[in-house]
Amino acid sequence: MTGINLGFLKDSWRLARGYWHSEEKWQARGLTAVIVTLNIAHVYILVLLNMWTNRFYNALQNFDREEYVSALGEFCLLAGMYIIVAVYELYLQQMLEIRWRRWLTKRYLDSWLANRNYYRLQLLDNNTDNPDQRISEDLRLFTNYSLRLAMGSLKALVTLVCFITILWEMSGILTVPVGGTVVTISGYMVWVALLYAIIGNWLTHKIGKPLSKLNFDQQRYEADFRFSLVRLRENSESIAFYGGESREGQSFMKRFNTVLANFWEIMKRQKQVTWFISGYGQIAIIFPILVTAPRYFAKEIQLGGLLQILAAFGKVQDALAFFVDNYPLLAEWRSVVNRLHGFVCNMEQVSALADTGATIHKAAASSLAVAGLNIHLPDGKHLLSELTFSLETGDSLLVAGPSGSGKSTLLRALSGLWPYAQGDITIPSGQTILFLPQKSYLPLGTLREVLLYPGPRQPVRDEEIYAAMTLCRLDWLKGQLDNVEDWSHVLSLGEQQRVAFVRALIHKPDWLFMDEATSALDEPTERMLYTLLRDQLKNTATISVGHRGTLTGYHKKKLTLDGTGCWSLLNL
Ligand SMILES: Nc1ncnc2c1ncn2[C@@H]1O[C@H](COP(=O)(O)OP(=O)(O)OP(=O)(O)O)[C@@H](O)[C@H]1O
Repeated sequence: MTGINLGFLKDSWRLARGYWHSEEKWQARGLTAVIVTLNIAHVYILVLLNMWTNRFYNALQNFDREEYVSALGEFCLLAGMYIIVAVYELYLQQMLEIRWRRWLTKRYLDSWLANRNYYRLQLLDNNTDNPDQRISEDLRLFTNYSLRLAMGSLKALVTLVCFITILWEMSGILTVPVGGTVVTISGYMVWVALLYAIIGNWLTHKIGKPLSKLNFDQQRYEADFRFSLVRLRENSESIAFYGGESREGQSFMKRFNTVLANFWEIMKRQKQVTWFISGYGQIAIIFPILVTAPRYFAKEIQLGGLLQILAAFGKVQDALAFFVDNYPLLAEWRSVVNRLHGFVCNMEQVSALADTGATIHKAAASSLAVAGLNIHLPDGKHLLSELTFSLETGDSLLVAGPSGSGKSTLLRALSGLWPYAQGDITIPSGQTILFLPQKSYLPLGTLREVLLYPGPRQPVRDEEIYAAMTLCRLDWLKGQLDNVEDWSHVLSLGEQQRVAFVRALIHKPDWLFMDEATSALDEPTERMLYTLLRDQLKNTATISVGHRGTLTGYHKKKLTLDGTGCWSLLNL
């Protein structure tokens, strides 16, 4: 965990600056300028109110009714201005925050989805835990904390400059006898305030430092706990069949105990910080009175002057204590920046992986050709060496081999998903590929959206969908095209596999990759579906992965892998 050093500030700046240089830069800059102006106006009104304090209390002390009434009028004016500025300062800051967050979220989502980075991210052995949390939670916190801290420190700085000037002018000169001589200190209240704040800030930093790492860990532990709960929901049926409740319960509690243990540490550390901050705040109330009172009793200043000095001391303290007061926020902000920076670096790393893997050429050819394809695992172990074959339109290839021999990984490499591969794959340009996995992905939404996933290139008529459903023996679902359900829980595994075949019939891809796409079906249904593919999709070339011997009968070629890199290709 790095501290707030130059490197860290660079990282934060890198995360933040994009929006102010984006296509929305003029809106962003304009809004920022207005907020900064309101910020300064806010401080200016506080300065006027501070001067008003002097005038008002002197009028009271001098029993000057006319001055008193006039000061009241001035107060109404200042208070009115203060309210308007305070309302719009917050409103516009929130407007900037939400716009900035929208821009960042869109950008992060785009780069997460680009080049299938979301998939490659999980292949990397790294610390990108829960990208979903980075995008939903951390971006929200980042925009909120950054604006609060930036505008807060600007306000603190302007306040400091204004009120130090007032304090300097009002402090007078302190004479201290040292030995035989007398030392005079101008603006002594300023020095007192500075000394007080520097000691306070330094001590708070020392006490609160571990909070940053603790907060960082807390977010991660919370997300891990949440993720384990989501997994139960997603796999509820399997877990229920296994009767795995007690095992799941233990796993939940283990994760939750980590959340608790870390939270205890945060509480303990926060307690120490609060001890200090509260004591520091209380002393700050009485301390300036003690230091200024001698001048009041010596009649060097009036009641109004005394109160003005106290108020100015308070403001200088507030400004200098900005760091102290916002230490927890600063610590959390630092954790958020570190997490987001880690995420961005990992995204860059996986984006670089997008250029690795086998080279896929789109060429004006009629066949899919694989030449010298080598596939290995992230740890370097070879799965497949120098694979070479080609498939013509309407061809069908069965990929067989023992479990773990790399059949699915071959399909990943052919689809450009697997970065640990070398060789050349030529795909006829302008042709489409559809992938049918063993467990179909069924998005949330209507059955129509499920059947057409990931979305047709052209509108599809209902009759066409009905015809495909009939062919795949899903007639009973015809009346439910517009029903919204969690279809992955409603449909059986075999039905989900038939849904995937409906998609294939509707999309009519040029190339169809199937990874044990009929494993949950009985053999007659499997035969029916392969016959359908042959009859309905005459121009589609298929590559199927499967273990069943019956599959051999539906293919023209068979590629067998042995998992050590060797392979053989047979014409059936
Ligand atoms: N993301 C990954 N990281 C590391 N190893 C992986 C990864 N994905 C797959 N493997 C390994 O690659 C090897 C081949 O896996 P693959 O899924 O291609 O086998 P398969 O032949 O399709 O197996 P099965 O018939 O059981 O489905 C396996 O040993 C597997 O553990």
